[in-house]
Amino acid sequence: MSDDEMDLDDGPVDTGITFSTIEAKGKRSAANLPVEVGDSLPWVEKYRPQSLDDVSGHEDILTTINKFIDQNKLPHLLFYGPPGTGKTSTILALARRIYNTKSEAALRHHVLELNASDDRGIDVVREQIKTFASTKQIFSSAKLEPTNTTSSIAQFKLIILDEADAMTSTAQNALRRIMEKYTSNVRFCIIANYTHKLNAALLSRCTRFRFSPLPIPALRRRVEHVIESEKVRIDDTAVDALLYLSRGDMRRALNVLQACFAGSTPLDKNGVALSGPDVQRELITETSIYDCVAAPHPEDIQAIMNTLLTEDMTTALITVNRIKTLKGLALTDILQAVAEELCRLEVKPHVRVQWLAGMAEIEGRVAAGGNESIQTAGFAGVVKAGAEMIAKG
Ligand SMILES: Nc1ncnc2c1ncn2[C@@H]1O[C@H](COP(=O)(O)OP(=O)(O)OP(=O)(O)O)[C@@H](O)[C@H]1O
Repeated sequence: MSDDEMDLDDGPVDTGITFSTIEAKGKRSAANLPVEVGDSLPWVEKYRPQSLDDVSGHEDILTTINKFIDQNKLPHLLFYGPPGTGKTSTILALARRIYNTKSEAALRHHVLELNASDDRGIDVVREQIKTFASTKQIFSSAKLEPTNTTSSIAQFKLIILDEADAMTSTAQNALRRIMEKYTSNVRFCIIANYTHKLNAALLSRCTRFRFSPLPIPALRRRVEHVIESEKVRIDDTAVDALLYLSRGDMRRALNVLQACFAGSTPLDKNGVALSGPDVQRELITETSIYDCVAAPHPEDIQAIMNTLLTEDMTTALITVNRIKTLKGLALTDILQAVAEELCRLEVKPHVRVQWLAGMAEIEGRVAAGGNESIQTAGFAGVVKAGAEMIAKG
């Protein structure tokens, strides 16, 4: 029997997917928590979007999803894209809209969330899905009251398979069979970072949505909302640096902001952070943001660029190594920042190619464990070679 033919009653198959219900993840929602609990939550959870309107960016995806609901259609969904872009938040907000409830307890009757990265077998998952999918939707006051705004797709149950790209191919094969078996009363939402790790048969059963890294304005909207709600003292250049360094990842933006906020809060004599409206916090500056993410400061990158483009190789190498040691920078961080700066320069295409191809090669060697100081010299050589091409015209 092929994997594809495997039935739900088959014996255990090792897969690497596991079960965690929305109950466990219910901690995510700050909305239903008492204030003091909500206050101790990480901001990424406290400010997790509760409705589709709270989701920043991804306008096209949200329009399509809203249309599905308006037309009472819900295909199996696949949300994929880099971390921290709102895949999980969007499906949870979608579930609240479909089932017309904000209560985690009510949602628990309709939504099962499975996380593939915890290590339990497909046999466990199969059992959980089987039990969950085979119980009928019953509308009661304890669960859902169908209202004018509750669409008929609320009759379907929703199973969210998070981090599905961590599933073995055996598990994925078993899963497509499960999806078919329960299509009459269950819709699946598969969430993954990379689609190339998902098998084609699984992909073809879902409508795919790619969650791209969030653009700066989308990040800004949410980050400014948090700054205002938490009364964070931060200057404008620091906000710009935060958004730039987050590289489209909202989770990263909020985590860095919260870390800087904690760093800006004075401590009492026992080393405990002071709290309350009267606490005078330090202003968060651009420097605090760069320090928090351990990214090279723009002035250091400028100094490295200047020396590489204008001074001789020996001087340039000494300067680069001095800045690296003084600021504790890794070559990979410097490579990324310098590559971005070099791309901003107006140079002939063959110079740009020389720089980018050379630096990509060095980045690969560093990732493969190449010697840091030899690769630093190689990096200096690549940039200087480009500078010489410019000088020759
Ligand atoms: N588009 C967004 N709008 C508003 N908040 C967002 C958005 N994307 C992410 N966030 C914030 O970042 C946190 C993490 O988001 P979420 O778990 O939805 O990301 P994800 O794309 O599923 O990431 P992963 O692939 O790592 O699971 C959320 O709790 C929320 O606070």
